[in-house]
Amino acid sequence: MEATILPNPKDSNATILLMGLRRGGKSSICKVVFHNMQPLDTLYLESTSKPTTEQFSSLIDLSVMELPGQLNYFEPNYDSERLFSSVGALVYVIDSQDEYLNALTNLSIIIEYAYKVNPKINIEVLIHKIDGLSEDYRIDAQRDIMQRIGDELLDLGLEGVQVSFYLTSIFDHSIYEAFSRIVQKLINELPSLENMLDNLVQHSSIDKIFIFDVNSKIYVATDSSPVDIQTYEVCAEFIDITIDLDDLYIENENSMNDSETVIKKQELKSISHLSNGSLLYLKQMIRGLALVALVRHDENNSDLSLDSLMTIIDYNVSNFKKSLMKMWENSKLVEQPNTQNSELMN
Ligand SMILES: Nc1nc2c(ncn2[C@@H]2O[C@H](COP(=O)(O)OP(=O)(O)OP(=O)(O)O)[C@@H](O)[C@H]2O)c(=O)[nH]1
Repeated sequence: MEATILPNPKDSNATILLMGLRRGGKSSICKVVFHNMQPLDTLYLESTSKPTTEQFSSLIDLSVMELPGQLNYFEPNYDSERLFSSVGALVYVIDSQDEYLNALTNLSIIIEYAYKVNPKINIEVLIHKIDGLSEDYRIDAQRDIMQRIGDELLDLGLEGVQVSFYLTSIFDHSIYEAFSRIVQKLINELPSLENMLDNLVQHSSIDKIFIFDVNSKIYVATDSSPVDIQTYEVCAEFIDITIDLDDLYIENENSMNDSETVIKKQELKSISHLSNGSLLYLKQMIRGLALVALVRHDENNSDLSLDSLMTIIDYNVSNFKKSLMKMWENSKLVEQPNTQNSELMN
């Protein structure tokens, strides 16, 4: 019998385990969030048979490990103890369009085990595929699931365990919102980062600001004002538009200079004027991150001209970027004392 086939997560809290019964939607979530797959194309995904891992970077290197629903992790040949003891979050996907009682029993068994080997683990439950449910039914399903999990944990003597619930679907931005909040809990520097963003908002006429992982559109931090999903959508889409335009520019430049195929990699920056007078502002940060802000500017009611406002924002944002670099260097020193010289910033 094979001793262990589970991947070995790095010994840090930066791994997120994605679990749930078969056909719950785990692979679809990974494909849509990390590989830009169109949600409808997930209809044809085959059932996953082996654990798979997605890597992405924020202030720390994070990975999401999907464990197929068809495996039983409590068989003796899986080294589940090592696996659970070294992850930061357990994300359990429940198919809300299906009969979910079996999933709840499975989840309680997993929580009991995970909590025993790793009491610091964050337990996150996605009540998934809510696009097929009416507004009323969503609330009822959420209440029912929360109640039943609460009862099961009480029976197991685990009433103190914190479980967070999110209503999600791959057909809208709810899955990005949920992953953003899950990832943020794993970033130790989050309070300082939020403070810095609040400062930036206050001093730059900014309404809302996000630090995005450009590839997945997960936001690893935002200022402390509430997140409005429409603002999130506009800011996330602005990243794609900016990158598309940037690629177009590089392609044109290449076709003009066929002999010189060296591409000057400049820091990405983009500004767009919206019809309501606001502005979208994007600037590349470090490690695949970008800052996107919604800036309010009313030429008639402001003492500042647009040019002066842009100068202030540019100055404040570049100071923010310097602090972000310092923060990342410090966090690297704490996390990986032996490798600080071998890593390169991109
Ligand atoms: N309506 C709806 N369908 C979804 C959603 N997410 C996933 N699905 C569908 O659910 C089905 C199963 O999805 P998978 O991603 O293969 O499920 P899985 O959990 O990875 O399954 P295993 O690999 O067997 O463990 C697919 O047909 C998806 O299109 C969602 O948010 N809404």
